[in-house]
Amino acid sequence: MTETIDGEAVAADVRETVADEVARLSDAGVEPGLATVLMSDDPASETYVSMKQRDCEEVGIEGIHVEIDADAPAEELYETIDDLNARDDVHGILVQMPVPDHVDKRTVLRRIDPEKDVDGFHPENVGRLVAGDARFKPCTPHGVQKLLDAYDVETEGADAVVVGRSDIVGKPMANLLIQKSPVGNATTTVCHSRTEDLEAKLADADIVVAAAGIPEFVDGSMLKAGATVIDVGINRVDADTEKGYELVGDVDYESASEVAGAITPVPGGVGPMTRAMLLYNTVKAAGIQTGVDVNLD
Ligand SMILES: Nc1nc(=O)c2c([nH]1)NC[C@@H]1CN(c3ccc(C(=O)N[C@@H](CCC(=O)O)C(=O)O)cc3)C=[N+]21
Repeated sequence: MTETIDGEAVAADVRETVADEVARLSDAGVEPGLATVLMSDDPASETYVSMKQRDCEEVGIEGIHVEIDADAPAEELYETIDDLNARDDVHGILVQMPVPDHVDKRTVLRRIDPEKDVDGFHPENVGRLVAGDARFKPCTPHGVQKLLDAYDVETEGADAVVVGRSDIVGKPMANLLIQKSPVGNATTTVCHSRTEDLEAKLADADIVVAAAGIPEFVDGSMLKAGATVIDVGINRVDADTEKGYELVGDVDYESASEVAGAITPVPGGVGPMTRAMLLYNTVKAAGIQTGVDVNLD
């Protein structure tokens, strides 16, 4: 029988842990704050940012939201980051991606104080992760690790295939899976658009992390029986629904769930975990910046 990996439930557990640590910080006179910066008219981006703000409220993190016109000069975003870097009540800063084309993404990522970089995208934090000394693990791969751990999926010695090589998911995911640490020690293959024989790689995979950004790219016929399938894709495809779209993963859930041992749904899988790990990183950031001990691994 295929087990459904319940991201909502595991995310709720993470939020509970985070709320406990928020209380500990509060006892020490610290109220953790997360700033979200949105420079986009994209409705999906607006939805995600408002979800993040709601999450903050639930666990007692102060949410600070800044909106910048999508056609404002790039300098406006850079200066907003400088202001947030300087604020004592802001411990985490998230600039919602993607930013408009006239904004230099690399400048944005470098401009955020690395101690406030709760996405873990600043080169200093990327370097630390690769060196095995992570400060902030990027939220999505970290959330995937938590899911694997919560469902007792053995990664040590397992053959893992990560489909996708993005800076925000594929690369850090592969890095975490190969590390000599819990939920690591997997033999990890990273596949991408130039991979010659994806089918052959997937056929041997005990763990598949699908993060290609292509709707229903992986289907059941490609999977090894009993594989653990983690679907990172959140694709909005036009559909005859109330909202005019439906959410589809990078995995064809119907066929995959007939073959997989365990699988994450979309929605309700990796997405809620990404948001929960953002709260986790924010509390961790507040601890680092104030010297107050927080009890997070
Ligand atoms: N600086 C930055 N950091 C990010 O972490 C970041 C970003 N930019 N840009 C966009 C992506 C996307 N992302 C999502 C997180 C959670 C859900 C999520 O919770 N999804 C729900 C459903 C949401 C819905 O109903 O639309 C689910 O899968 O169950 C979705 C998308 C974070 N991102």
